[in-house]
Amino acid sequence: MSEAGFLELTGIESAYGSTAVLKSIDLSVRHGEFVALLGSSGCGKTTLLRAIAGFVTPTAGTIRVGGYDVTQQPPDKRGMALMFQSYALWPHMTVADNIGYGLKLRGVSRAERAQKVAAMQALLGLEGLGERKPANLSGGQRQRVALGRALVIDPEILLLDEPLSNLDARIRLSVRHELRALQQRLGITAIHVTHDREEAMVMADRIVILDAGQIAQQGSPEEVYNKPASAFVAAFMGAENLLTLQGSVEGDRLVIAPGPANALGSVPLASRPLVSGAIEARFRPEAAQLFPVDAIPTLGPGMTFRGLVRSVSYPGGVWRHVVQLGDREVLADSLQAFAAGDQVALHVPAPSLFLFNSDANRIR
Ligand SMILES: Nc1ncnc2c1ncn2[C@@H]1O[C@H](COP(=O)(O)OP(=O)(O)OP(=O)(O)O)[C@@H](O)[C@H]1O
Repeated sequence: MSEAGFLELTGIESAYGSTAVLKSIDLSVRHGEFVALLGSSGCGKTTLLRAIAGFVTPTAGTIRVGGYDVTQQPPDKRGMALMFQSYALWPHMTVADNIGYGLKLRGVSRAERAQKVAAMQALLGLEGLGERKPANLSGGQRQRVALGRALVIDPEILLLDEPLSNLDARIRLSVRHELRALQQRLGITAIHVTHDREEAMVMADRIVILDAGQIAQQGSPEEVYNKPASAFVAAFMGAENLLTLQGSVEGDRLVIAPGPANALGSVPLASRPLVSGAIEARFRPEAAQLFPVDAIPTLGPGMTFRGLVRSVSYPGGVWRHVVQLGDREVLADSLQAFAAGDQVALHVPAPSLFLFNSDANRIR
């Protein structure tokens, strides 16, 4: 099997009635890769997962597994297991019977079933719980039973539809790591649908960000976090502070015109595909650095703004400030607490300042 393209989606389109939900999705997933499909509610994540699983038939495009076209194959002929948001365990069946259910449907003998179920219980730390009913398990244990039921049929691809969203916050953190470790140990290919950015970041080899049925960007967690390809991705990945600036490209720099909260400045263009005109600048609260206006140290490349602290709160670890810059308000975190009414300088280092042409003069 070649490394690239174990699961290949080409030109996948899907619609409910006349409403297009997926628009020409191309995606190539390596064998053993963990891919997170990330996006806001209604962007088409679940529809894409269900198309891969075979529960939704695409209106166009092909799905290949190991080079074999499965687009017209029923779900049970695709070598995939799907794990849902609600684990939907059979309440009247024991843990062992729940795990072995898929094997029974496939006509696997009782002896082989018992052996595979025992192996799965051992793998998932469910030894000794085989005779319990789901009602007598913790949320995390139930989730592992559902995972065991999905994995026991030896799928080549594991499809996960928000499987952790019903767990309480603390269990969810440990189950994320358990699930990721298990996926790596088994070398199984996984596609995980989530709207939780941190969950995608800590679990996936690659994040695919969907926006209105299209892939907005795909890359490693570091790439999509540090090099967002569009204002949408930057905002979705947490750079929600927004300023509108006027920029002109001069050589290898973007010169930024004086504005209500900034003097004339410039930042290296680096490889940003910008043209002169209105610029949308985005940054994360934690990227901002705050200083008293009368004590600004020497700063590296970036933009420095002048503003007024409107309010201060303590979410933990850092102080969070609402700072007014011209007619905009932004959030800025600092280890030092400033007070409402303080005049501050707010510096955003160049690598953390995400710049895009505004819609009116966007070049693509
Ligand atoms: N059976 C259906 N009939 C009509 N429209 C549907 C159907 N299922 C989903 N949709 C619509 O298709 C779009 C994509 O839905 P989908 O469930 O794939 O989104 P999602 O990204 O998984 O959202 P969420 O995170 O809320 O689950 C939404 O606008 C949704 O309203």
